[in-house]
Amino acid sequence: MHQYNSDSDQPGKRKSKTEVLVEAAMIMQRRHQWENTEKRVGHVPGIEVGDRFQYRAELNVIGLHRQFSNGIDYMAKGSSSLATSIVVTGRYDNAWKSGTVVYIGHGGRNPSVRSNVSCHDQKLERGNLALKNSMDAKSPVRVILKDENLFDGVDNCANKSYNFPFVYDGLYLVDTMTQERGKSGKFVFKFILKRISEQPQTCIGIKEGVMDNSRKFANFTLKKRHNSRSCLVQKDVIRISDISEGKEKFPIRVVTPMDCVQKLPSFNYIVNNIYSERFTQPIPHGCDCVDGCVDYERCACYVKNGGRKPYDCNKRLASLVESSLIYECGPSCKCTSACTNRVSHHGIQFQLEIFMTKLKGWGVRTRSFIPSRSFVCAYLGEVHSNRQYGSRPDFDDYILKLGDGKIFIDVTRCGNIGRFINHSCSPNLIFKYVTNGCNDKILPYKMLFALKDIPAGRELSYDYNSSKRKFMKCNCFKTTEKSKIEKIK
Ligand SMILES: C[S@@+](CC[C@H](N)C(=O)[O-])C[C@H]1O[C@@H](n2cnc3c(N)ncnc32)[C@H](O)[C@@H]1O
Repeated sequence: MHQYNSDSDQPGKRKSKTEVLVEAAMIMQRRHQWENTEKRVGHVPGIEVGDRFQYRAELNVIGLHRQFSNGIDYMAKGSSSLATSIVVTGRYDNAWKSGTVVYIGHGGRNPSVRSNVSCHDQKLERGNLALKNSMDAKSPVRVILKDENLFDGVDNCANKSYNFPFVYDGLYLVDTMTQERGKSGKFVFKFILKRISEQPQTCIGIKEGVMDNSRKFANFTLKKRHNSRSCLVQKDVIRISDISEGKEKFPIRVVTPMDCVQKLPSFNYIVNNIYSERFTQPIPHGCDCVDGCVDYERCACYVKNGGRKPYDCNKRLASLVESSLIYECGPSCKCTSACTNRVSHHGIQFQLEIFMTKLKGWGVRTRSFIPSRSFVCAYLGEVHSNRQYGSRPDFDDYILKLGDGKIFIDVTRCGNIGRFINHSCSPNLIFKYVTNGCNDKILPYKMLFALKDIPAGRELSYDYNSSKRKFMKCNCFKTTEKSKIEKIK
């Protein structure tokens, strides 16, 4: 920021750092050195998601958040208003976790008392009203996080001397607003904001990030000293635009850092298991429903599910714990594709990508938010009864047991995205066996579902424990008892 001229200092009165910075910013404004002077909704030109800043006043100078101390910035829109940005600090019960911000509205505090304690109810006016309007209008809000190590799930990539605590975390949508009693007993407005998917991850949100966020602003004489360099990672480069070659609903790209020369192992991308032997399968017997299986007590597939609906109306698992075997409606059923009991046999439903991890070889991460209990992908390969079938010496890691353990899925030669998903001692995916409109308990499909909400950019993982046979040194950084994986003999 601009060199501060101390001519105007009152003798004897020492200014706080914030006062000096605000004054410097005001001098820059008088000299027409502010950037992006017109308030706007959405991204601000010249500023990228992941850019970090040293001082709050800088946000004002560059037009990212045009308030020196208020957390909510907003602008007029017709006769109404819209929020443009918020700065989320760890104060006032604010919180950030996995792309979700909990933000306590402004007001209610006695400005003459420098404390967090509210002394009257917050009002639905100014910034609070603007945030509500943004929620109603589904208008995006810029979120700047203050990385104070207060947020749950923050990748603490910065060391203690980290000097650039403000991170532009991109655009969020206001999801809900509630009025609740704050700690002081007075009413506050609580806003929940969700990060819009398809945005680059910042090093706050992802351990193996994708952004190079070193930026310079021409008018800044106060240079960003990048002693934080360790947390910045190279921009990833797209190596393959779609490994499924159009077979999946969304292209699955392969990305690596610029200097990575590793090539993806060659294999055939499949969207259905390949049965290399003749397996005796029961004659398919689907349901006769013509009403979309609405009357589920009469639906033969629901009856097989013990009269329970395995999926809710959003086609997400009704329960993560119940039913390890799910009978879905399929080709032998009379219902249509709109039936809520047809979920996991249509390929991936979220944008996924293959990337090079630091210590586990290739891995899979999601490019969009995946709600808990959603279907993520199948684990497909060649199905056979002889586990010596594979040709690679390390094939154990690429062969999973199916059903009762007498049949195996080998993904060494043919497979889908499931073959690249790594183990974690704290996984975000869970396996379920799913049939496809038949009685077949022997040859179900292995399907992966989200065990929790998974933010965009997060690596996908499941627990290999029950499906592995050898000993593998685990690099998932969890120091639980399971930190080394015992494989089944
Ligand atoms: C099914 S593959 C997963 C994809 C694999 N990373 C690749 O590059 O093809 C299983 C192999 O990934 C590696 N792997 C998976 N999870 C791991 C973990 N938590 N720690 C270390 N290595 C892991 C091991 O080499 C294992 O043999």
